[in-house]
Amino acid sequence: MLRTQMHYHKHWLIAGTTWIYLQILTLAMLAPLKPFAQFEWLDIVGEGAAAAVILFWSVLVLASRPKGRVTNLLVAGLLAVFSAMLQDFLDEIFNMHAMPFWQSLIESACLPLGMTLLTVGIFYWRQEQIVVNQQLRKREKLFRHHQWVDAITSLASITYLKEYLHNALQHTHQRNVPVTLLLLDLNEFNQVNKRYGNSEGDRALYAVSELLMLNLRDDDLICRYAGDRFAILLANTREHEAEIIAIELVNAILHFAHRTKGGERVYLNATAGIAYARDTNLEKLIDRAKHALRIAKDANATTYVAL
Ligand SMILES: Nc1nc2c(ncn2[C@@H]2O[C@H](COP(=O)(O)OP(=O)(O)OP(=O)(O)O)[C@@H](O)[C@H]2O)c(=O)[nH]1
Repeated sequence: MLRTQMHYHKHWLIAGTTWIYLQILTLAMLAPLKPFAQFEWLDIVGEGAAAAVILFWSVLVLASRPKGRVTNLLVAGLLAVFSAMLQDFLDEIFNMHAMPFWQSLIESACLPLGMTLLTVGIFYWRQEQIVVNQQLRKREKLFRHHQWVDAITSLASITYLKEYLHNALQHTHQRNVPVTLLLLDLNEFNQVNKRYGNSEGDRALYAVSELLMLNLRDDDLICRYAGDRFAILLANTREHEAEIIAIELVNAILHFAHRTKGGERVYLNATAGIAYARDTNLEKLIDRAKHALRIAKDANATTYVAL
């Protein structure tokens, strides 16, 4: 489990190990060992354990986080705190009086430096978490019913959409809350499969689903309808607003380039069909959205709103 993100952090592993090695080596070369009788065992165990725990935290951070500013700040901070602790620990074993000035500087400067780096890192971590939480909220409803998650895109499947839509339509009817269904279909997606293979096609579908998710509001629900077709349930939205959202989504796909494993850029485009829920009939609503999509495709238009 500790290996999960480790391969992204080889530079940190090399730098950290070298730094620790240099500190111990310098001490071993310059400072004499204390006589065994002067060893304070309680301090040695306490300070050694504290240093080991901090080092373990650094490994945990590296194992669970991707590359980036927050990870760098947290690991640099933890390593600085670890260095101060290590010096404290080595202090118990080696006679430090003979040590050069910079060695004692490590001991006194590393702790405040490490604390500062950790504080800045945790600050940015919090900001990052706010964004992540926003994304998770969009998927939360879905994860509660994980049997309805589509394996390729991690979006809801059509079964979930129907279940959800059924409830949403009852609310529409009872409380007059407008609901609009948007079907968005990628154009000539078969060309992607043909040119780059099916697994690259799968990756492109996943990338598009992430892109759509990012461009939707918290209360909207996106599902993989089938193949290269996505269904989006726009909460509290009437036709006109839905059409603006549809154009934005199509434009987002148009300006997006999926990068293949081979490094090539794949450009995609899409068409949208929109249907506003007039009553509680689920199948009729889906059929009208499909019909609108067909009309838009045939007319080479970006979107079409069902009458
Ligand atoms: N890689 C991948 N491809 C899929 C998946 N599901 C469907 N497809 C492909 O999506 C393509 C959909 O074909 P069509 O419905 O003709 O759509 P299209 O090629 O986008 O053409 P138009 O919609 O008419 O522009 C087919 O080539 C399917 O093989 C999938 O899960 N993974």
